[in-house]
Amino acid sequence: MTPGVKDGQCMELSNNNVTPLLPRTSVCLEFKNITCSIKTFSLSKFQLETRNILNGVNGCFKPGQLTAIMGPSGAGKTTLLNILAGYSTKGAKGEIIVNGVCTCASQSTGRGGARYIRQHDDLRVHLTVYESMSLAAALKLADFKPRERKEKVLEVLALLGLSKTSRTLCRDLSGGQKRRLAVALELLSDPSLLFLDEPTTGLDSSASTSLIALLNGLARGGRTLVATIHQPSALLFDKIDSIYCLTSGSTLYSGPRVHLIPSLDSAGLRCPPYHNPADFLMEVASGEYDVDLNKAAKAMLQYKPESTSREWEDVPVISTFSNTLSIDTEMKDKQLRSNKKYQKNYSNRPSGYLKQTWILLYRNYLITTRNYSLFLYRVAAHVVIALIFGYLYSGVGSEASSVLGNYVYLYGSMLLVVYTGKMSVTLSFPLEMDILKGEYFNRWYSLGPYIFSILAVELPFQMISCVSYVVLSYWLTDNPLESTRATLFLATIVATSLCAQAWGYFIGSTTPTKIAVFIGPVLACLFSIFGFCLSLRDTPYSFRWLHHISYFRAGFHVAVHSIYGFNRTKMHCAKEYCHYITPSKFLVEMDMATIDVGVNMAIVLTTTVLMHILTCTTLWYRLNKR
Ligand SMILES: Nc1ncnc2c1ncn2[C@@H]1O[C@H](COP(=O)(O)OP(=O)(O)OP(=O)(O)O)[C@@H](O)[C@H]1O
Repeated sequence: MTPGVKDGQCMELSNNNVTPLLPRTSVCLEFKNITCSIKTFSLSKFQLETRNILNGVNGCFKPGQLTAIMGPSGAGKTTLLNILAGYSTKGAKGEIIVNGVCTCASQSTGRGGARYIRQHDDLRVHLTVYESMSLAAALKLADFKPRERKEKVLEVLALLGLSKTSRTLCRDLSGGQKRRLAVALELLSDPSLLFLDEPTTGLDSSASTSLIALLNGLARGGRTLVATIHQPSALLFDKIDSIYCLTSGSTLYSGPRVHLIPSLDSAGLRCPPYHNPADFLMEVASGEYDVDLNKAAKAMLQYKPESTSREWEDVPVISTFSNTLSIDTEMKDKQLRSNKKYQKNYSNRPSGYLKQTWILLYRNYLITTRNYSLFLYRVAAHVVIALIFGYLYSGVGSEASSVLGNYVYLYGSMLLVVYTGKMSVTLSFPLEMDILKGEYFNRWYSLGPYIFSILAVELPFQMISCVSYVVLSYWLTDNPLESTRATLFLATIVATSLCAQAWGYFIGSTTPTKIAVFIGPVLACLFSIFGFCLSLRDTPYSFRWLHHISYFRAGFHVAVHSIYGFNRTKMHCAKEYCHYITPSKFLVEMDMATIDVGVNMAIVLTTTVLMHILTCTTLWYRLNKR
């Protein structure tokens, strides 16, 4: 019985009963009856509809081969690739057998140590090629000594023809170089199974051909390479060993490239002379010929080649640049693999939590120093607003006739730090999510060290911004300079801002940018009305819970209390009558006289911790249950 299959049903396999893949350099991936259906809501019919994307496809990808998944747009290529890699398995059913070990298609784990290179280049654009490689190597190859890691990085860069660009920032690389770097980053851990989603999209024909030639050379080293490819040129098509062609979620052709034309022939589909076979296949799959594609697929399945030799191995070597590149890559790769140091890779393991944290912190430090203008703009924005507020509300903090003006300054300050804290991460985190998904799936690091390294950079940024705003505006508005009041006010502003930032992370990690853009401000606005213009006694009972849990209200009340509470003596009155000459009177009228500073600070801090825990949990779920 196939392991993992019980009574004909594929069962979930836990990590414990999955046999380790042996040998590591050879992975045979077989899939049976893969289906994928997605439920979508139809507005016109006002009901849930099930849409079948894959209709029970079968196939086998062998080691030593580069297989291209082809088919017209919308045929289901990316969906199949995602399911096979275990990258995204929503709605998937069927069996995936890796070296004889069966797993359910719905299981979202990297199959057979598979690495997945997505269509968009998930590179850290502010790092150089060498930095990206050496940091990835430090994360992935814990067993290597620094000198060995450096050698490995240089060797892989040379293998992929990137040595000359090692000092170039990733953002300055050409499209082809970016794709090659994405492959190089994953090659560091020498995966036996590599999936690539449309690696040639956006590249010109020469760059596409040299990339595919390179992948072909890597496959020859014993790896199983699977890539979705849209419409390959004849030269590029020549570099592919196997073709897997989909049409409307069903298999049209699966087999060696060299058998494609005779197979099509056997189904009555004759490729015109001098016509690119890839173009012909795409024309057939797109339904441009008046044939029943189901019948054609069945006829092609029954095609038996005259020779049973593995013809893909006998492709004649024509002296073209891409062929030379393919052979060159294959030779270099063989040399690399026969190298003793390289073989140590087979025992490679990712670095430990502490080391991961340290490396990720260093990576963030590098990125921040390259992108320091962002930090400067952020601090500058706070300083400019402090100057404007300081000018508009000049001297209101010490004057009894301007208590309401100062009240508005305090509210405005709170609003500013809440918005800047929240929106800066709400909008940037969805972009970060994309890279995180790729790196996490390819097992570069664990979630804990990643979150810690992000917060360790982002928290001080927001704190510095808040402090620069408070110090300047507080002084300009002439609020009391007693150390207890000033410190409590500063601490409250910083804590509330960090709480808003925690909310920002939660919203950014759970919602797409388009929704996050308005959810963030709407929530900030909702929480801000409680306690400022709406006192608890005026709040309807059904909304009072919002008053109590509002971190904005809690922070704001402590901020006001720090200025007017703690038995502040009578204030100076420049007019004949000042209603709020006694600060405690103001607190009574604002319904803030009896607030507990400790409890309110605890609300702010607890909300911060809770939101970070929620963010981590949501992220973990999103990254592991794809
Ligand atoms: N989450 C989803 N919800 C609804 N429909 C989906 C979803 N994912 C994919 N589809 C649909 O499934 C079909 C196959 O999508 P897929 O991205 O796999 O196609 P493809 O062959 O890779 O296309 P292309 O070459 O244009 O990238 C498409 O019609 C797409 O609209």
